[in-house]
Amino acid sequence: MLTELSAKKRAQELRKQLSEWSHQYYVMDQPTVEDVVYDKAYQELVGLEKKFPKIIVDDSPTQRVGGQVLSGFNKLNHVLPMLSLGDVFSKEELTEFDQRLHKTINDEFAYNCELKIDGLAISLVYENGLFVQGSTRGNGVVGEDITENLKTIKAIPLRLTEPVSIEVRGECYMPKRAFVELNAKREAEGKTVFANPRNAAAGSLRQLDTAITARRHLSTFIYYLMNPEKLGINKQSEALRKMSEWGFRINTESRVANTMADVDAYIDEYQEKRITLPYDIDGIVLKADPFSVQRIVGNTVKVPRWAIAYKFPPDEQETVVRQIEWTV
Ligand SMILES: CC(C)(CNC(=O)c1ccc(Oc2ccccc2)cc1)c1ccc2c(N)nc(N)nc2n1
Repeated sequence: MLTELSAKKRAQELRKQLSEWSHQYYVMDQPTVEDVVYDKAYQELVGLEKKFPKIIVDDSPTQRVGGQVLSGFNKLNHVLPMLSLGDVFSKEELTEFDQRLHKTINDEFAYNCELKIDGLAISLVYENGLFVQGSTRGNGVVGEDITENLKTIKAIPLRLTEPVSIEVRGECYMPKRAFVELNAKREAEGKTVFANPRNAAAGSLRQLDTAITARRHLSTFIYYLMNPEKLGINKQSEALRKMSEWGFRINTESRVANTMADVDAYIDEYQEKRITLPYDIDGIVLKADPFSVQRIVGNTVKVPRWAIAYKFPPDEQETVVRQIEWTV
């Protein structure tokens, strides 16, 4: 006999199992179960919540697609501005950036090297471990509240592994394969096609119908933790590791470089690997790893002085085509 209490208990078990499978599949890229197994458990949960609506909780995976069509997006003020990055286009300019930092900072410090994903900057707010708000960068100070659309992205955890209250930022992007398949579908339907994965991701996040966003296979890489030192975290490389432990999808290609020679090697490695990555990158980002150095060097109104983007030459089109050739 199914009572509300036994339904509540069974729903909790199902949510825990579905969340673990979802984390493996969408955050760790390591599927552990067949889709049909996941779908069966998911449908059982949908059935229980339909029969006993009072057992529904905000972080149930069934709550990701609200299915509502929004009338628009509210504006919101970022607690701290979402900065951009200064960019350079040669290793000589990169050396100048490094030398400028060493004019202010006397002792040695490491850099954290990260890929620069070609997507949209987003900000995610969590209260006691629960996802409560998500927004676009906008002009860096005022963004748009796109919480309902971001909830549909399986790589964004609805509940963290610890009940922390934090704000994180990262890139929302559309993988190359999803981009090619979306354009093929749109072409077949006589619709306009997107010029590149970044535009496709932007168009998908601007959808007022969250069910459409849910079908666009968007993903994220998180790269920024607000006020890390208040959490006892002292380096960018540590912040990335901690955010991964909390359940965020962090790009695994980032690396600490102790010398500019190591930075050069990282750049050469990813200029090569670029066409084989399942997502578009438009360069790499160099960040002073210790937050103490970041704090001393500070930021301008628009960009940090302790980070720089090294941009690759744009060879987008052939990248997508060559990459597809590679996968066929
Ligand atoms: C470094 C930062 C600009 C994020 N940082 C911030 O947005 C930021 C925001 C307020 C900060 O502190 C302030 C406090 C008060 C006033 C102003 C700034 C510091 C950093 C950035 C931007 C884009 C990135 C990208 N595409 N890929 C990777 N891999 N990393 C990236 N990192």
